[in-house]
Amino acid sequence: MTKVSVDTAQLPFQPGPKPTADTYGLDEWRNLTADQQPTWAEHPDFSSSIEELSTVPPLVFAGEVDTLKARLAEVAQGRAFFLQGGDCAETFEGATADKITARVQTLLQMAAVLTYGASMPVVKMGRMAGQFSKPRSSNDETRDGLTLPTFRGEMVNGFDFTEEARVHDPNRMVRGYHTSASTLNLIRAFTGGGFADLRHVHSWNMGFASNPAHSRYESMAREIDRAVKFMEACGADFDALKTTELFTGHEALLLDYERALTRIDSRTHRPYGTSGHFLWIGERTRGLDDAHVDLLSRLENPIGVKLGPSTTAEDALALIDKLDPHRIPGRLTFITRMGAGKIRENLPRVVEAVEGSGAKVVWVSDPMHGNTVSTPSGFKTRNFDDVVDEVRGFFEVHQAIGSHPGGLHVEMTGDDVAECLGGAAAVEEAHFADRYETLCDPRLNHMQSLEIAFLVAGYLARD
Ligand SMILES: O=C[C@H](O)[C@H](O)COP(=O)(O)O
Ligand SMILES: C=C(OP(=O)(O)O)C(=O)O
Ligand SMILES: [Mn+2]
Repeated sequence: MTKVSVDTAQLPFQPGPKPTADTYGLDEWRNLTADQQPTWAEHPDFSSSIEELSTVPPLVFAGEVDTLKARLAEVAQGRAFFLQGGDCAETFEGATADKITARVQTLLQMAAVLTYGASMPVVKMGRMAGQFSKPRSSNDETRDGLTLPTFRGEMVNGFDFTEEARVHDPNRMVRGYHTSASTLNLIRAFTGGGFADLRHVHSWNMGFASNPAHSRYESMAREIDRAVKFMEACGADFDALKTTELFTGHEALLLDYERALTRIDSRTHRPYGTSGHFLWIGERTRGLDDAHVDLLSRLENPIGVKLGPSTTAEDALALIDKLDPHRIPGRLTFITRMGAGKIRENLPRVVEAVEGSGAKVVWVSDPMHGNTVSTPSGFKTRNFDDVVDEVRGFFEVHQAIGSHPGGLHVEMTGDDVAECLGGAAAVEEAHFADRYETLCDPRLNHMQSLEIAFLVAGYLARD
């Protein structure tokens, strides 16, 4: 994240002795149910790993988090749009300059399309620099009669199907921290160093010219180019377009990691999670009286909660009471992932209740997680048409109620993988053999990501 412009004179500086973790109850979660946690407390390196993480520099800074809070307040009030995207599960090996560049480029391209379509600012966020742990449906995986612990993300264990790789190893948290730091370093360099210049948006798309969605992108890119030239001719200051803000967020699943990276800010004396700007609670760990909700309720960061198809209006209202008791616009983001077949039926009652309560939450559509299917040969995939249908349903529901369809959350990559079926380039199962790379859920590839950005830009233009 670049261009931090927080006026420190305006911050509620607290004189006097610095509060401690106890002041804020930052360890209360330890007395509560914590689902989906690694079994590594007895590992010989557990204490030293936690100690190290408790003293390393923060990955993100409290002032940046405050900037994000201000941006999400705008989204909550219908004046901006929120784009979140990245891998389902980041990998250590995948944290290369090329792959990070491709993902950031794709996100920025998507954001440019959405900004043009929505005629409003787009708050950009990578599911990056921290998305290394996964909740799973099952604790074990069996192959050819051998049963081993399931893969839970590289911050917990390895993907290889061996006993050794599948051990829950706390040293992996430390490696995850350092991998996040180098990823963030590159993101900061890109977004602050002219790479994000809107005037280059066109050339970023080279190499995909044969894709049907490409021609559609090219024509809008030309329109953006024309708009930029028009503004330039009018004397607009284009230095402002050379840099951009790109925030980071991930599922705050590993409570050991999140707690170790919580810091009390020296300016405000308030606790901030410093592993990422935005932290969310997954569908499987959002129990109201459970550990994840407790720890995140105590942090200053804006918080997300995934809402699956079984979410009731009462669930949503109770989450608001816990996570946004002061009803701060943008403090809470509800990321709905109900599935294309259920969203039109199940979302309205949740949105109506929340809007009626006076809370100003950010509504985001995750059209991925309610639409996962497995092929007969065992690949997890998603049909592009289902993904599009859920986004369309999300817009229909919000448009009918008069609430702001505030954002899109996608599992995507900048690479030309074949993991989700369909789209303009017609990805088929036959392509999986060579181009299926994800270690967890299937991602939209570069072209499918752009395609969805165009579709959403179209919905926003009509909104
Ligand atoms: O990313 C989300 C979850 O980790 C994933 O969907 C769980 O998948 P599973 O059902 O294969 O465990
Ligand atoms: C685990 C995830 O999602 P959900 O909690 O919605 O299932 C995810 O975002 O990868
Ligand atoms: Mn996922």
